[in-house]
Amino acid sequence: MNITKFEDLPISDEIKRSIAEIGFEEPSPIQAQSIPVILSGKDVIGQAQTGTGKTAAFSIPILEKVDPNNKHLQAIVLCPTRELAIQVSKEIRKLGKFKSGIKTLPVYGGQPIDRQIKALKSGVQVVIGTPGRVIDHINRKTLKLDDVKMVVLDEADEMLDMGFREDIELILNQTPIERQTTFFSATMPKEILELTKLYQHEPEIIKVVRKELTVPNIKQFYIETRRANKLEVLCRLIDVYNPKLSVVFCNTKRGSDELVSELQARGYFADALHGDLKQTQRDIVMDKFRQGTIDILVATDVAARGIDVDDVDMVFNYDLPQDEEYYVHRIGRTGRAGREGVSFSFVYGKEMRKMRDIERYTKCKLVKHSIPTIADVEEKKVAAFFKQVKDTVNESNLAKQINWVEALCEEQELSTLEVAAALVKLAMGEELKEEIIEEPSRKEARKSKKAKKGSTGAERGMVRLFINVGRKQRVQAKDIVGAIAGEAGISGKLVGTIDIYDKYTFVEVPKANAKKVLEKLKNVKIKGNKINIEKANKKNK
Ligand SMILES: Nc1ncnc2c1ncn2[C@@H]1O[C@H](COP(=O)(O)OP(=O)(O)OP(=O)(O)O)[C@@H](O)[C@H]1O
Ligand SMILES: [Mg+2]
Repeated sequence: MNITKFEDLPISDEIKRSIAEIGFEEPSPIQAQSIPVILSGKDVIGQAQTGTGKTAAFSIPILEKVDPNNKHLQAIVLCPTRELAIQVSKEIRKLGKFKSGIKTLPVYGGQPIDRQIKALKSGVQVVIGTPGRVIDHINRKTLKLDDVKMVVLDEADEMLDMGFREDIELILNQTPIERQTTFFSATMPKEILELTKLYQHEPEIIKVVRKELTVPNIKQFYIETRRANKLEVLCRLIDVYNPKLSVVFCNTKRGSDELVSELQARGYFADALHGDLKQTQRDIVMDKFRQGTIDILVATDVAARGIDVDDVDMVFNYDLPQDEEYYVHRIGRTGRAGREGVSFSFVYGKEMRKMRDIERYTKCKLVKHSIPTIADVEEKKVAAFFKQVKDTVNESNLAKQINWVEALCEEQELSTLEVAAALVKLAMGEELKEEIIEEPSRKEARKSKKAKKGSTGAERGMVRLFINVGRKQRVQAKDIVGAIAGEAGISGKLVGTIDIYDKYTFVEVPKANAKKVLEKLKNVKIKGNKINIEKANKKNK
């Protein structure tokens, strides 16, 4: 049977009432398919595209299964980021509005633990948290897991990835063995699916993705532009398309801070979200973005997964993401719940290859988009300004101003057209910059590669090692280089950091002793913790 109505789902009247109040008309496919299965008690792996309602798909069964008369913790939802924990917790509260006696609480790092402990003591049945803080509470015995019957891993593939795995294992191992475990994400790489067997009992795989991993209502474009021109290109796109809200993804925290400064200097309402900000600051930025006080959110991948903000109609990959999965999640911040969205990815030279990998992974083609010309931008700006002029003419009394203009024309022997043109110039500011953006040609790219011959790592006889330092460690580049030099007796030259949750970094070492170095590096510990190092390959490069 193909369920298309909430009425047909085995859910309580209280939930139906809240769904009606929220305004969901019919269940999304992932909801229609997974709610009955989860309610039946089975473990589930749910994969559905971004923005298709996975949150309610696991939240409704949680609310139905929690016993309001038992004041102990009964369900845990684990999320990779604090913002997501807050958001999921809000959604569960909304859905549970008419279910009396069920208390939920988000617990995440960066928020005073005392406040959380106090709230937990009052009897919370559903906790939505980031793994680190959940473990913290388990260790303090402020979270007791004896009555836990459901554990949900939202963004499961991310949670089971190296950086989070130990934490997740620790939590799962402490919950009752007969618990029900459900995993949700828009992406489920094969390696992860194998891992799920360790934590689930005969899971039912519910996969509602179509051929493509991304939703069809996101128009995906790429723009070839060299690094130096990215800022100008971004501004032009924003000026021409005028998105209501947009998210711009950068690969580094520093990069996002720098971009925010540049955008603010140009008069845009932009702010940054990344892992180096204090939690209060992160909360302020998210609130401002949700309210539209800022309309451009410049973020690292901390905002890539799960975040649901209405009216995000554009996503920019200012830097192309390192992982193909992240591309799917990043662009998925737009085009949610059936809305339209557009994404632009900036690529240049060698990155074209990475883009092709993304296309292969998502089974989607990115369409080339040209850089808007100054004329395009001017046309938009002039049209917007003239609309304001027209509205003013129609809506206000201009008698006094007409007299002034008449007098001016007479005294100075000017035509009204000349006066009007001068006023337009004054009002719109100086003419727009004449900076010329050249599109990089392939020939040019080849030429520059030739000129640089001998300067790439490979040509200097170096190889790159990929280091996964684990999410929890606040590791700086110098710690890694120090530890490597100490252990392996080589001078590791750090070639760059990519800070997806501070997890990944690369180090370049001489090819001749790469094998030996890799062997030795198995013993390396940073701040007492083991790290994972391997030769960079296509996936992690
Ligand atoms: N049945 C429904 N009808 C209409 N809108 C819905 C329905 N279910 C959920 N939504 C809305 O769709 C939006 C996206 O939902 P949600 O955040 O759960 O997506 P998701 O599948 O978890 O996406 P992601 O992979 O990005 O985490 C939310 O704003 C949510 O309120
Ligand atoms: Mg989600």
